Amino acid sequence: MKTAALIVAAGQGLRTGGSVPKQFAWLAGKPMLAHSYAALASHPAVDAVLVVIGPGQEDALRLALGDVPFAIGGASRRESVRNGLEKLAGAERVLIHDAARPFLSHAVIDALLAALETHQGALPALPVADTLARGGEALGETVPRDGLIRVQTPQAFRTAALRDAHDAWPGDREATDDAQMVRALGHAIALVPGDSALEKITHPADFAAAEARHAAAMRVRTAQGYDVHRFAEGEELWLGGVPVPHSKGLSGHSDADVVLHAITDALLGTIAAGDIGLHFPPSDPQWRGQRSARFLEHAAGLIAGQGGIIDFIDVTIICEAPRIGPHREAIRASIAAILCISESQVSVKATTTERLGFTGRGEGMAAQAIATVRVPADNA
Ligand SMILES: Nc1ccn([C@@H]2O[C@H](COP(=O)(O)OP(=O)(O)OP(=O)(O)O)[C@@H](O)[C@H]2O)c(=O)n1
Ligand SMILES: C[C@](O)(CO)[C@H](O)COP(=O)(O)O
Repeated sequence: MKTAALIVAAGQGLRTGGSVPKQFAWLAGKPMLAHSYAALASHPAVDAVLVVIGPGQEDALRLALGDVPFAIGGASRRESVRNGLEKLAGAERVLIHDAARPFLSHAVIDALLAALETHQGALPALPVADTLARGGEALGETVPRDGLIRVQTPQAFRTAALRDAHDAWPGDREATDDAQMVRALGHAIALVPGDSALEKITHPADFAAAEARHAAAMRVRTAQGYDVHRFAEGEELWLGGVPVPHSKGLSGHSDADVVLHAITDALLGTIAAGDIGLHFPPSDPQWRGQRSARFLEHAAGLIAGQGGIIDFIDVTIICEAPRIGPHREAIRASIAAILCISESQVSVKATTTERLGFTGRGEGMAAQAIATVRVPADNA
């Protein structure tokens, strides 16, 4: 069943303040929006992710995520969801998520999609721990909290039910989320366990608190990867996802992109997930001629799925020829785009071996990579 995700990021972040709307402000190593985008885009059941931004936010989106599909939102969250839905085609299930809730795990997405087997809608909810009361200048009446919950996103729906709910909702009334609109049509909405990591960034202090909570909950992991491929006549040369003109290419089961293979192994190493051969066995014909970007996306997806963050990639390409300098920036940009990180988080270096050894004799190329990531302490 086709599943789409829609991230609403068209707000102005007025309550948070700041020089840019909060979804584009940096949090835990990257623009806030990039966290939930990575978690959704890497989930194996999510086929497409659409970001809804405000008018004039196109450049900010490109800086945060590169060229990704987007829609232009409206004056309220409800209108932004509606505009996004108009651009979604062919998905039977849809996840609606606030960009303002950056730390989304695959476990929450799994629970929501499972609940859609029996319900038209599902959402993550947390119990209320504080006493609730009406406020003002002085304490007002205390409100019974029994049976109250705190509603989070993503909220998952059968797309047809959500479209019906938006069509039926009166245009002169606001709804603070989508589930109440689907419920208003008479559908029961399933509740799955919420996650304290999903707290919404709303007020100025939430930024520092989220940064501190996140830092305290994360551990730095560093791992290295190394790969070698043989030169062969008649092959294309792919380095870092970029075709590089050369008299020979590298041979291998896939496209033999030695750079992406080394980075893939380094990333898998950071979560002790084995190596590239374990995930994509050379004996399996389905990987023949495969683009190596697919392998790297898979490794990055495993890290994002654990709630991890890629901080930095440093790769060294070892060969006598071709010269890497003219292609360095294209390779950096390509690696950054595949990993949904910024180019400033990718370093590409090259060296020869002074004509010594197999690289010196031009028989093949090697690459070594070091990846630095942060993973939640409970996974570390
Ligand atoms: N017209 C709007 C308003 C909100 N949102 C999105 O809805 C989510 C939840 O909204 P909120 O936290 O209220 O964000 P803002 O509207 O930006 O905040 P504020 O009310 O402080 O301006 C955010 O990801 C926000 O970008 C949206 O897409 N379109
Ligand atoms: C959708 C939501 O995040 C669920 O809790 C919340 O209602 C958004 O409210 P906001 O006023 O737009 O921040």
